[in-house]
Formats: sequence, C-alpha cells, structure tokens
Amino acid sequence: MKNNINVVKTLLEALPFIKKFSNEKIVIKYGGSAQTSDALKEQFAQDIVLLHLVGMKPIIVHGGGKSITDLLANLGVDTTFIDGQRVTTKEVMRIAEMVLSGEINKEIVSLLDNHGSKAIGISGKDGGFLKGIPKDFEKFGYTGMIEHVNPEIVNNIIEDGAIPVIAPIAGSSTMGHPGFNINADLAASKIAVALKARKVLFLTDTPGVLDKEMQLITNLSIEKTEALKEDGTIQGGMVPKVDACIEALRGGVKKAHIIDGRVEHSLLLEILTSSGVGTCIEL
Ligand SMILES: Nc1ncnc2c1ncn2[C@@H]1O[C@H](COP(=O)(O)OP(=O)(O)O)[C@@H](O)[C@H]1O
Ligand SMILES: CC(=O)N[C@@H](CCC(=O)OP(=O)(O)O)C(=O)O
Repeated sequence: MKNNINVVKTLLEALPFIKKFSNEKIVIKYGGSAQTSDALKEQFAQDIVLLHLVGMKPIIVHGGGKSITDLLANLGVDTTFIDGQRVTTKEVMRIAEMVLSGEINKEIVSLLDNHGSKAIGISGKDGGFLKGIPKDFEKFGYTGMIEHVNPEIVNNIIEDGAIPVIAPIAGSSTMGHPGFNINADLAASKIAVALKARKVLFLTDTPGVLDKEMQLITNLSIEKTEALKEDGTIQGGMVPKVDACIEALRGGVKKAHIIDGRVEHSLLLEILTSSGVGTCIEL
C-alpha cells in the first residue's frame, strides 16, 4: 500500500511538467553514441511513447555516426572528421544515406511502434523537407548545411497523431545531385527552429558539457559556451552540439539540453522532474 502511494506521489510530481509541455513540440536528437544497447534503445522508446501519450509532440532527429563509421571500416573505406563533422565523398554519401535513412531510421520507427505509438520515418529528402547546400565542397565534399526547411510534411505527420522520426539527409535543388550528409545535431536545431519547438534535447554519451576537470557544467549561457569553445574545453563532436544549441536558442527555442543517453530514462528525468540532468543552455 505504502509503495502504491509513492507511485502516485511520483506521478503527481510530474503533473506540472505535463501541463507545461502538453501540446508543445519537443525535438529530441538521438545520437549514435546513445544507441549502444538494446536495453537503452527500449528505454528510449518507452520514454518517447510516454511523452507522446501525455500530450507532448516529440520529434526525433537521429544520428548514427558510429554505425556509419563501423560499416565504412568493414568495407575498407577511410573516413575523416573536421571539427566533429564527417568529410563526405560520393562513396561515403551512399553508405551514410543507407545507414541513416534505412537501417537506423526504420529501427527507431519499429521500436516506437512496438511500444504503442505510431511513428513515421522520413529523411530530409522526403516531401522536400530539407534542402541543403555544400558546407565547403573542397574540404567536406557532400557534407551539407540546411538551407531550407519545409515544415509541412512533419506538421502533417504530427497532426495525424504520429511521431516523426527524421534521418539527417538533405535533398538538393540541383537535378541528379546525390544530396547532402548533414550533422544530426545541426539538423535538429534547424528543425526545432522551423517547427517552433519549445525545447530541444541532445542525447549523447557524456553527462553533458564537461569542464577542464571533467566535471559536469549544469548551466551555460551562450557567451560562456562560446568561451569554452574558444579555449578548447569543448572539442570534436561536442562542437556541432553546442553550435546547434546556440542556433536553436537564437531561433526562438526556449531551452536546449545536452543529456546522457546512457543513463536510464534520462529523457523523463529531464522533462518530467524538477531535478533535471545534464547541461542546460539558455539565452
Ligand atoms: N567539453 C566536453 N564535454 C563533453 N564532451 C566533450 C567535450 N569536448 C569534446 N567532447 C566529446 O564529444 C563527444 C560527443 O559527441 P559525439 O561523439 O559526436 O556524440 P553523438 O554521437 O551523440 O552526436 C563526447 O563523447 C566527448 O568525447
Ligand atoms: C556531416 C556529418 O558529420 N554527418 C554525420 C551524420 C550522422 C550523425 O550526426 O550522427 P551522430 O549524431 O551519431 O554523431 C555523420 O556522417 O556521422
């Protein structure tokens, strides 16, 4: 009996957060680094389904960098990164699209479906959702930047009561062009701004942004974040992530969070409790 009361208390604690975010769009960037075990994947799906069932509108933008790198290694194709972004040759583009739009996208859709929410997987090429341009063709090849987001297709999926699951591949306005490989963090921020999301969360494989002593920084302003980039505290894959947070905030998203996708139910802890986890970046 006592235990049951505790369950009720826990549910009631979540009530103000459910009220606050009900009907709001929340973009969740699900990084490849957080997709490491079946148990974590199941928990991620449970969290998303719960948020959806209590009236929030989750939009999932997934990565899959580790799977792309693994497949390229198996095929004997070299791959390099500059400031956390992959250099994308034509061959890498084919593999990246196959892994992101195929394997990973459909796995997430199936997970959500198995846990009871309708999910629809798309890449940025579908319905003209994302149009890209080269970042710097000489240096990065088919690695792109998003030039235009057409929110209609994703808004239709949401209105239909489904969860959009988006692979970070953009189309091109040039006929016959293979399209662009987009860093998933930067895709998430563009999408969050275009869809007027309330929050954007990045699930990754660290507790959040760490300082030079490897301690978690729980709150950051844009100025402080820029300073940490400048002095080299923030490097590699964390660079596009904090850039994405800053872009989202400047575009009208209220809060950006970087949280540990390896911690059980970190999404629910962040969204439905007062304690919060990870790093919160605000204007
Ligand atoms: N200051 C920092 N705090 C936390 N992680 C950092 C920092 N600087 C660099 N990183 C690196 O960024 C990585 C996260 O980026 P990435 O591997 O691209 O993740 P994801 O696949 O989730 O996008 C961390 O695992 C860590 O190695
Ligand atoms: C241009 C670029 O870097 N694209 C990324 C897209 C996937 C991604 O961003 O995956 P994570 O979020 O798991 O790192 C890549 O090719 O790895």
